[in-house]
Amino acid sequence: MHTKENSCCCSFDDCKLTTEWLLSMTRHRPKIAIVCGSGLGLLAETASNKQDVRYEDIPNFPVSTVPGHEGRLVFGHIKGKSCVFMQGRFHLYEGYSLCKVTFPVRIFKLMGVETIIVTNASGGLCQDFKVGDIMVIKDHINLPGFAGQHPLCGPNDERFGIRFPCMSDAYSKALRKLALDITTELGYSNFVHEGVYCMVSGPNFETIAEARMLQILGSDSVGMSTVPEVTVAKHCGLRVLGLSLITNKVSLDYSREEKVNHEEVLQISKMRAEMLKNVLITFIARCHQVETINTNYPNAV
Ligand SMILES: O=P(O)(O)O[C@H]1O[C@H](CO)[C@@H](O)[C@H]1O
Ligand SMILES: Nc1nc2[nH]cnc2c(=O)[nH]1
Repeated sequence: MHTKENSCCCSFDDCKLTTEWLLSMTRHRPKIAIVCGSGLGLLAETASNKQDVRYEDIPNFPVSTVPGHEGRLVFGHIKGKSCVFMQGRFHLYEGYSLCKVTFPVRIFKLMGVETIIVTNASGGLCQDFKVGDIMVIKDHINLPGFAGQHPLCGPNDERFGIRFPCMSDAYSKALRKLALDITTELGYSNFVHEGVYCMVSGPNFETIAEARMLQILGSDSVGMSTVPEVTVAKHCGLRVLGLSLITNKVSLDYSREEKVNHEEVLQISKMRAEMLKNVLITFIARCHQVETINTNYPNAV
C-alpha cells in the first residue's frame, strides 16, 4: 500500500511515460483491453495483425512470475476492432503492490481504451456450478480491501478518477446482458451463470472453514485476482465485463477427497478457453452497440 509518506510507486507521470513508450512502439490504438486469466492466454490467438510486446521490455511494467501467465501484451484486431490482450496478469501474492498489479489498467485508459474485459480462473462455491462453467461476474467482494489492501488507498489523483468511486455498478449491466445474450445464441446457456466473485489474497487455496465462510458471505466463486483491476478500471471510467471460468469445485465438505492444485486449474482453463474465446469474439464485435453509463466518469481522465 502507498501512503502520503511512501508515495505511489506508479504516479501519473510513470503512467504517462509507459503509455508514450507503448504508443511509440505500436501503430495499434486499442479501444478494448482483455486481461487473460490463468491458462487463458490463448484467447489472444484469433487476433489478426498481431504485435507482441514483452512485459520485461516495457518501462515500469511488472513481469509475470506465475505459470500460465505468458507475460506479454498482444495488440491486434478482432472483427475489425482494435484490441490489446494482457497475456498474463499480476497478483498480490507475487509480492506486487496493488498499485503495480493494476498499473496496466491505467496505461490502457491513457492509451484510449474504453472497455476492459477481465477473465479469470476461479473455484466454484455455488452448488449449481460445474467444472468448466462460465460465470458472468455480476458483482464482487473485495476481501483484501476490507483489510486495507486496496489499489486506491493513498493520495487520490483526480486525473484518474474521484476519491470515493461508486462500485455498486462496477460490472456494466448492459454489457452483462450482451454477454448473456451471446452465450444463449451460441447454445451455451446450460453452462453459463451470473454470480458474485470473491477475491482472496492467496497464494494458498481455501481451507474448508474459509470456503464455508465465503459461501455464507454470498460468494459464488473465489479467486486471487480481478477485483483490484476492476476497481481501478471503474475508478478511471472504463466499462467493465468480467468472465470467470470455473476450473474446480471448492471443497465445502470434510469428507471430500479431491485436492485442488494449479496444474488442474490450468488444464481446465485450456480445455474451455475455446468456448470463452467464442463468447469474446462475438462480444468484441458487438459491444460498441451497447451504451453504458459510468457513474464515476465525469471526473475521469
Ligand atoms: O485469477 P487468475 O489470474 O485467473 O488465476 C487464478 O488461478 C491461480 C490459482 O490456480 C490464482 O492466481 C487464481 O487467481
Ligand atoms: N482462491 C482460489 N483461487 C482459485 N483459482 C482457481 N481456483 C481457485 C480456488 O479454488 N480458490
